[in-house]
Amino acid sequence: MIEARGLTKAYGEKTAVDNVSFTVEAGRVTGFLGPNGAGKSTTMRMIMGLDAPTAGSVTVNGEPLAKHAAPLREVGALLDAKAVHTSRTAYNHLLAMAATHSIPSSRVREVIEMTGLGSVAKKRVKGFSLGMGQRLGIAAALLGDPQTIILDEPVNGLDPEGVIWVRDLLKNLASEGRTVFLSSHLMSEMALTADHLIVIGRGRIIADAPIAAIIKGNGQARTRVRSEQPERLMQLLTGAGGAVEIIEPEVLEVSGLDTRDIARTAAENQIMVYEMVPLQASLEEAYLDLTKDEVEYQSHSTTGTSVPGKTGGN
Ligand SMILES: Nc1ncnc2c1ncn2[C@@H]1O[C@H](COP(=O)(O)OP(=O)(O)OP(=O)(O)O)[C@@H](O)[C@H]1O
Repeated sequence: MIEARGLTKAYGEKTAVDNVSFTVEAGRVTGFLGPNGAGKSTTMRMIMGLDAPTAGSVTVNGEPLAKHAAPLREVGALLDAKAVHTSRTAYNHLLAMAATHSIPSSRVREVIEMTGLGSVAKKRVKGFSLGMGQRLGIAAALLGDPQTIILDEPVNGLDPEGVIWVRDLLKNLASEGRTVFLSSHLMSEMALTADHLIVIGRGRIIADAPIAAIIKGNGQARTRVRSEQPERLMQLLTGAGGAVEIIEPEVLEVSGLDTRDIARTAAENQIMVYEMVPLQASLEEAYLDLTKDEVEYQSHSTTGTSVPGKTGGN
């Protein structure tokens, strides 16, 4: 379990992490989301004892990480896969790390097999691709068989098979009762991997809830409606307070009205509807909704519609 209480980090004038408190529970995958510059990496570095808090504290299983006798056995972290520039082979790199914690070489071979690095274990890390470097970083994180795993952008650079492997690995680690905390900007992947989310914006926590609750509470639910009279139905539903878009011939997407309202409006006006499908907002939509005021580095769309599903008069 990771517990942050009043955790704060200032760099001169800039408060990168501003009085945040949260708990990352064991037994589930917790995702850590936020726009660029929100304070994710700074928070993770403070958890790992790589940066000292300006105020507040963060503990791992009840103690600051530095107080644990064998930190590698307590927490495994992948914070910056690119940080490994070594002329050692992958095997020797892991072996050197293992030696600092009296971890046997059999465990080194085990994590090499687990991470699919068997065929390149005797190659120099310097020549590794981004994906191989990422796998090596994950192997290093798992070396001490830690109770807590912290990964910053673990699927960055991995091919689709690698992405699925990381997803399954993290879910398995959580199901064994471990604490898994990961950041990623890939919303679709986060939606498939995490059980719980902590969202940070401009150094402050803006959401801390199960992923389903975050999707339900943010982003707009819509209904896809098929009808033979789409224009007429659009007019009526707009009049009833809905936001309506015709997305293909005979297909409308409606937000702001529930399926009962839509059915009633159609029936009262004798318009045949032959399909109604409630569509849940995606995590990406929910996330964009949640963080729309928190983005430090705002980009501007040149097409006029930047957020999928946000058109139609919301
Ligand atoms: N060593 C440092 N010195 C000064 N400012 C820093 C330092 N490290 C981070 N910052 C600033 O603190 C803020 C938070 O940065 P951080 O890297 O934690 O964000 P992040 O959420 O991890 O962003 P990203 O998604 O882009 O990786 C940013 O404004 C960043 O510029």
